[in-house]
Amino acid sequence: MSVEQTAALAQEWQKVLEKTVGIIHEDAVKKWIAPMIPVALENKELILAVDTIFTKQYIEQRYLVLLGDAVQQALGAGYTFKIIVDPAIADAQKEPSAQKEAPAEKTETAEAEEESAPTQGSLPLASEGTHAPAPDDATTLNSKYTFDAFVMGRSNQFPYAMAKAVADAPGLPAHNPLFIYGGVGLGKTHLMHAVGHKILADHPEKRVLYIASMDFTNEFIRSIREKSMDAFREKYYNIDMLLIDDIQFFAGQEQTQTEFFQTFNKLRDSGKQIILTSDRQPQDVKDLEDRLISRFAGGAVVDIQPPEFETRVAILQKKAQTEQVDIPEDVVTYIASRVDSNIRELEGALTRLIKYASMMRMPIDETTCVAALGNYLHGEKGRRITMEMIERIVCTHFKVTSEDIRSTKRSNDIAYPRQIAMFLCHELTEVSWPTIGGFFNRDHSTVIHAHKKIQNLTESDGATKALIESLTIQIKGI
Ligand SMILES: Nc1ncnc2c1ncn2[C@@H]1O[C@H](COP(=O)(O)OP(=O)(O)OP(=O)(O)O)[C@@H](O)[C@H]1O
Repeated sequence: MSVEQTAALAQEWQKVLEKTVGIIHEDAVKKWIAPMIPVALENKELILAVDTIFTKQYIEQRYLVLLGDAVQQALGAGYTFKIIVDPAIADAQKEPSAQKEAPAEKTETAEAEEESAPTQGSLPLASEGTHAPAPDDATTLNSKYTFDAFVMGRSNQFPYAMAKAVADAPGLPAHNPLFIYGGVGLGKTHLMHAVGHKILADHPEKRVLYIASMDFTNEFIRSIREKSMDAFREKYYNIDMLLIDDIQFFAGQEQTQTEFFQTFNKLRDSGKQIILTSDRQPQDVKDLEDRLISRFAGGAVVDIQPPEFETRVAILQKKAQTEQVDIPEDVVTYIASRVDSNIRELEGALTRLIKYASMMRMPIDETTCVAALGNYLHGEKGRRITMEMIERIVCTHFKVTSEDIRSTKRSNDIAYPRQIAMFLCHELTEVSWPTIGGFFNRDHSTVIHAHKKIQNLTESDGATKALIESLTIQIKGI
């Protein structure tokens, strides 16, 4: 790729990153999204490289829809992205400062750790936020994740009650550890932070530490490398409550598991509360030592289910209240009935609607909702816009027939609707130029020409721009 192409690609990627604001939490963007390296933009597909399969899976599991949304907002309808694993590219393009952090010389232990878990060997180093907390230091907790902000419903009633019980009486053997498991984006992290906040509110002198399991692993590896295991152990053995997130990522990390086993025993034996989260129950976590499984299952194990409709509505209302925005009931219902399995995405949909309405100066109603969330919701539901749908809406608008549009007629009253339909097919579907051409009985160069013409018109002619917007809303709302 030429220098100019690389710069252009970087610019496109920057646009996408800017669009993530308000859609994906900024910490997650910093840690997971921004470090990806854009390597190509081909056929409306942005290719992003990461260094490990683990990173790819993590991002795809959590941010597939939200990042897809940002890509479309930044680059246009129909754009998608794909993550590839290419350590060479990812390493070569890392910032010099990041490279300095990489181990100059690995100890045998660290090497063994990395070999035993190749997918996690080169994780980003533990973030600065994971330092040992001072007694009054709550910086490792997200200030928004409190019990007050948590909406309780049938799906999360039991984990909520258990979390409250732990917050009221930490360290009781019956709920130590508290193990919360469930699908992506259902509030596991939120609940564990809520316990931490409550403990700190009641006992400001307590040391509460939240850490993601992969950060624990990285910190452990770094301590071996820097021969600072004593400091590492002193930090973990002297806390009052350990909140450790996503422990499924300990899978296969033999030495980390051994170290964590010791930490776990030390804390639990001295009555210090431990809360763990995972995407599955202890016995289903792959490549986890039996002794850890039995320790993890030795307290209270609770699962958190996807929220039912009423809870989704209540979460949206609460979020709207926090943002101080009035959202009509039918709009809340519209979103809640379409995003049903992931609260992170539910919140993302609402944020996007609010941003869109404010940017376009439109009221927050169902029409705006369809325009703002059309693709997003279709993506969630797997519904696809087809060329037939587009043709039907365009024909209805111009009062022409499908036969007219596909015919050889070249008069403007037919050619213009045809060009509009071709433009929309390219913008709103994944279909290639030749296939669009075939649908309208034209070759691909005619479609490219039509697309360019309408594109230019949307920039110079307000009526065409308005028409495209209105047809897009109708098509997405089908
Ligand atoms: N019951 C709830 N009430 C209000 N907000 C919630 C609730 N459940 C989840 N959320 C919000 O949804 C988002 C995702 O929640 P969280 O990060 O806790 O999920 P998770 O289960 O830990 O996901 P992951 O598996 O990806 O780590 C957060 O912004 C959180 O505040």
